[in-house]
Amino acid sequence: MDCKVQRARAAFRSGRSRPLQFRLQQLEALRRMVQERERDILEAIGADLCKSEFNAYGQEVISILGEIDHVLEKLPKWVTPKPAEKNLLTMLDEAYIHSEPLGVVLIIGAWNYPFVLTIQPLIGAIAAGNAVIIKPSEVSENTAKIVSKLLPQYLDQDLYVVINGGVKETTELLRQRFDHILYTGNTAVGKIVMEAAAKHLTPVTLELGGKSPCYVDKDCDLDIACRRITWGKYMNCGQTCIAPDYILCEPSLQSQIVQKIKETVKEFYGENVKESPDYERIINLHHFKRIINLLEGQKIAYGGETDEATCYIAPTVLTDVDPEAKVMQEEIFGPILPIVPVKNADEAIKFINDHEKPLAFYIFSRNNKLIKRMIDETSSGGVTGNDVIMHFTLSSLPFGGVGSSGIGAYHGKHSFDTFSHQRSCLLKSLKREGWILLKNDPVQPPTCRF
Ligand SMILES: NC(=O)c1ccc[n+]([C@@H]2O[C@H](COP(=O)([O-])OP(=O)(O)OC[C@H]3O[C@@H](n4cnc5c(N)ncnc54)[C@H](O)[C@@H]3O)[C@@H](O)[C@H]2O)c1
Ligand SMILES: CCCCCCCC=O
Repeated sequence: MDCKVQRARAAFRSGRSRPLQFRLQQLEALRRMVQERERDILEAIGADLCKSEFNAYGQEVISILGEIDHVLEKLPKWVTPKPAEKNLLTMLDEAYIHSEPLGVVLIIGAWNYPFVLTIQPLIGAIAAGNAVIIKPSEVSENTAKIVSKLLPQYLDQDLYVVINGGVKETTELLRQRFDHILYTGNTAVGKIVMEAAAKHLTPVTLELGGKSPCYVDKDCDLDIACRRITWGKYMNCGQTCIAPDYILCEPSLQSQIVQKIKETVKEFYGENVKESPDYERIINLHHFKRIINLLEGQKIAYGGETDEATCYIAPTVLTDVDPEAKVMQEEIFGPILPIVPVKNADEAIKFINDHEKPLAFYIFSRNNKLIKRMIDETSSGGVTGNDVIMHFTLSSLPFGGVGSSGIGAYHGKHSFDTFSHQRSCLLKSLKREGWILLKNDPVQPPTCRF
């Protein structure tokens, strides 16, 4: 492991990852890999998460191809040094900001979107000119295997190295010195990563989770709201970091929401959800049991069926949920949707602010002023108004958390910035040295030079 990191560092020091042409060529090769080996990639994701090819393509592959195209188009502009404003003392000089690569960066991926959460940061790290160690999640072992098989066939083998393994290997890896670490996963491990990074003063980007609230205003298009919430909540069987974790709404809306979600589930997955090729499974028995445990003592308004043998949990809605209930104490990361009644938007704002800052916040309302007020009076990693998840898909928006939902952000230019050092460069002119001589008098000693 030590020698793999050293190999990547030696390759970085050779300087070959820096030229723009090299970065573009590696990104083109990565795009070719995704296109030529699409079938293998979709198969691996499908095997890990019981996901249809259609869903794997739509949820993981499209965004990677879009991100690569976006970066290929914009990178020449991003790498161009940016002139900086000057003052009276530097009028004749050249001042600019140069984005330089950090060195060897470590990317630790998570299992729930195992391809996109590993490859999307890699795109940014390559674009910024770094060497990269990639550690996919061992939980999604098929995707980990295919990533470690394919990347060396398409990319520079010394600069971009995949290391597979579990806690033991990651712990060992974290003893090494990196120039940046981007970790995606749960908050507890995020703290371990940050502690290990601190020993080397390594900067971190932590893409963590949390309970993302969804406020449904009484003045909203309830049909659209419930359709979109159903899509975002039950996609990937609820195992999405920015899935709406719970709904806040006025008590009287609850029964309508349950009814409309029920109808939409039927529309999306058919009469028998368990038989639908579009409905995934919980990743393993550990998570299955953890989620089932959250249902204890709850009023199940819809769903609730489970099958331990296949880790199946039906799309489920809970009503009149007590904020103190177990299901409200941790991120659900499964297909259970609690509705917590609140009197109005102000109570919803207070509820959100009384809890840890979430990764995402969703507001459904016809009243844009209310949406903007709720954005102003709360905090979260990102927000989508009148939809869920969609802010993730825009390369122009930084994707990341705040407070306990994360540190830093990536996607598009934000990835490039995350994996770059903004170097201040001032190139002084050799002219006008006479200014010093003017000051060479008894009152102002010559050492006083600007
Ligand atoms: N913000 C985001 O972009 C994002 C995306 C996906 C998931 N998440 C969050 O991640 C969580 C689910 O992921 P997970 O944590 O179950 O994923 P996971 O189990 O795949 O762990 C993530 C990574 O951490 C490593 N790891 C695990 N234990 C470790 C340890 N003790 N020391 C060092 N490394 C260790 C794993 O090898 C893996 O590569 C949820 O909270 C979810 O919200 C966040
Ligand atoms: C188009 C859906 C992509 C969702 C990716 C979410 C990443 C976090 O779990």
